[in-house]
Amino acid sequence: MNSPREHAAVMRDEAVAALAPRIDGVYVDATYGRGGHAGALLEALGEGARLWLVDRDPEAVAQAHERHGHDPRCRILQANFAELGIELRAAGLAGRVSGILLDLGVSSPQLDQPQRGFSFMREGPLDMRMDNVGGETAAEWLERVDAGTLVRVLREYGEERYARRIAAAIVAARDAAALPQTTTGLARLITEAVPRPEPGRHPATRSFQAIRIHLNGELESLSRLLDDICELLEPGGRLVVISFHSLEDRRVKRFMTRNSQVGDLPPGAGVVPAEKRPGLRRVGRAHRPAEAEVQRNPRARSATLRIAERLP
Ligand SMILES: C[S@@+](CC[C@H](N)C(=O)[O-])C[C@H]1O[C@@H](n2cnc3c(N)ncnc32)[C@H](O)[C@@H]1O
Repeated sequence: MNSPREHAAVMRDEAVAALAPRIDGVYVDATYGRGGHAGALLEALGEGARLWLVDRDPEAVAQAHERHGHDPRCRILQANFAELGIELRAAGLAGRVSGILLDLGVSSPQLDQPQRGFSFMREGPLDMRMDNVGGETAAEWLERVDAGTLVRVLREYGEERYARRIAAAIVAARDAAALPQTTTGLARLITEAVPRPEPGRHPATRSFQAIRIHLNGELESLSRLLDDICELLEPGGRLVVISFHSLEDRRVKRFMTRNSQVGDLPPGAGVVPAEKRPGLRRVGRAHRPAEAEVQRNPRARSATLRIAERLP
């Protein structure tokens, strides 16, 4: 078992190998977490390399400073990775990045610390913010969201079949001034609203995932970064993404597929114009963790790793 402060990096060696690190390259770990991937990547990089360590969670960033603040190769940044395009352009690195790693979702320390409010298994305030310095908490959002939006969020981001019932139970509790203020309280309310729970899954799993994804704008952030990827990577530069649910993975797969295909051309068209040429090449198929890793770290169970490479 990991202690609450540890995070076992999922598919660590595969992810580092997928980046095909160049000894003097410029790399970005856009989801530093507890630095499992970053540490392994730094071992593969030489003195002339650069590694940006990015996370939106202040605790993760504090740990990056503690561990790598003295390493002249590292630049540490607290930011949403959606802003990476702006940051890297400002640093003169657009088109010069050798590799970007995204290990999506929440970290074990975020899940394990009750006061972060991500886990329905641990009693804590209903927070769920990755960047917990500003922005709206889950409790604040539930106090004001309208029923229609709540149903949509639970359906879209949780693929929750009982979205309507769960939303009705939350709204009724709110109308009675009895909206739970804790993770376990909300989990109980949801459990009571679900008539037939899925076998092997806690009835609140999907709702908690949905609220977290919505509150943190997770899919929007991913889309914004993907929009900038072709501009940021150097020719041969790699994007490596580890995702943990189908909503993320579908987006990543679609992005990689779309950008690796030649745009529509009339039959018999000769040279492919620059704007119709593919920006990326998919490298291999989707990778899944080895059984031994899943045994060691059940969180790895749902991981999918995809790789794409920037074309000239
Ligand atoms: C699965 S953990 C990463 C674990 C890390 N690879 C390791 O080895 O320890 C995901 C991390 O990404 C961060 N994160 C998620 N979405 C983000 C975003 N849009 N911008 C920046 N960081 C984000 C979370 O705060 C969390 O710390």
